Amino acid sequence: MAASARPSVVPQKDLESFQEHLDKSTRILALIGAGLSASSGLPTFRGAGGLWRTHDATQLATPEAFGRDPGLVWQFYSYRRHMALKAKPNPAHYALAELARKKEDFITLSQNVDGLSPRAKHPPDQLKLLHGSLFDVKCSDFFCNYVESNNYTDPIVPALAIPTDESDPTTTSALAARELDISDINVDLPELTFSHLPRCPKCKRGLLRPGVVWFGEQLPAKVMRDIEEWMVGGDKIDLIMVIGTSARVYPAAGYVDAARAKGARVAIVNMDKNDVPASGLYKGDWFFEGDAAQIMPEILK
Ligand SMILES: CC(C)NC(=O)[C@H](Cc1c[nH]c2ccccc12)NC(=O)[C@H](CCCC/N=C(/NCCC(=O)O)S[C@H]1O[C@H](COP(=O)(O)OP(=O)(O)OC[C@H]2O[C@@H](n3cnc4c(N)ncnc43)[C@H](O)[C@@H]2O)[C@@H](O)[C@H]1O)NC(=O)OCc1ccccc1
Repeated sequence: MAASARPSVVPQKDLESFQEHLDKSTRILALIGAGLSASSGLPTFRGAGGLWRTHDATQLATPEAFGRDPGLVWQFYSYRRHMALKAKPNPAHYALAELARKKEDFITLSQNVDGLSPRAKHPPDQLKLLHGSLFDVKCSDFFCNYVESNNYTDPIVPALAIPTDESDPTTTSALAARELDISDINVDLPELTFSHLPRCPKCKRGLLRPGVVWFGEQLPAKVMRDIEEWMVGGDKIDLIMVIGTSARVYPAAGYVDAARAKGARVAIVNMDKNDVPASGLYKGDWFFEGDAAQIMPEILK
């Protein structure tokens, strides 16, 4: 059904007042979360109760978990790399990239590590990856500063290959064998030891780890500096869009209040009205309830 014929997913009145404000806005922020990539088929953090197999995803995303069981943590991240590589950016990713080309003083603060905004050709200097990327790796050894960007090797080492269902009689060849969903607890995961895991090519000592920001770790200093310069770079901020995020992780969630303190009006786009803290902080000027992949192209039209 042609876009124009598709029934509007947002109340007309809200759409008009929002677009009127957007048109006259110059300094704009967007804070995006996992909900933006949900329509691309990627599970959110809080989806499935926030669990990966039996593990709390936020617990796996810690240096402690990697210290305890690097094999399990690498299976978690290799699975997410695999899923993200299979996924495609959706219309919300493209709509934000388009707005960035139209409004030079618009920056997007992304909590997502899935690489979909970059793949939607979002202008890189207007996209701040707060929590790193699944496709960057770095040495986990404290004394080694090895970092490698854009490593799309999948699996990154053979031992992390997604197991397939050889026993499925319908499979004609190994190639066609159905991939097993290792986020499902009923699928056995091989025990991996140090020797199975990616080693740092520089110090040859440390294990490589995903180039993401784990809980308890500082956000990338350059990214924080760039954002700070942008925030103080103008006397006011006109608008912040809070898209597909539960806004519970800091310092990322703190940018909504910071923007509001600089006069920004707040537009929230979320599938679930009750999942964004209803505190005054987030009492949005606009709340567009639904799928970001449908709403963003419409409200940014
Ligand atoms: C849990 C929380 C309370 N804890 C924190 O915030 C902690 C601690 C903390 C710091 N300051 C605080 C202040 C108060 C309280 C706690 C703290 N913060 C940290 O540890 C940060 C680091 C935080 C970053 C952690 N890394 C991630 N990701 C990378 C890894 C990885 O991805 O594996 S966070 C990760 O979780 C968060 C998940 O949130 P969302 O993306 O919003 O996803 P969620 O599933 O929750 O929600 C999805 C939403 O979408 C909606 N939705 C679903 N489908 C759709 C749809 N189709 N359309 C629209 N919407 C949709 C849903 O309704 C829902 O609302 C994201 O930020 C994501 O990046 N580091 C640090 O503070 O360092 C300090 C420091 C200082 C000095 C020296 C050393 C250290």
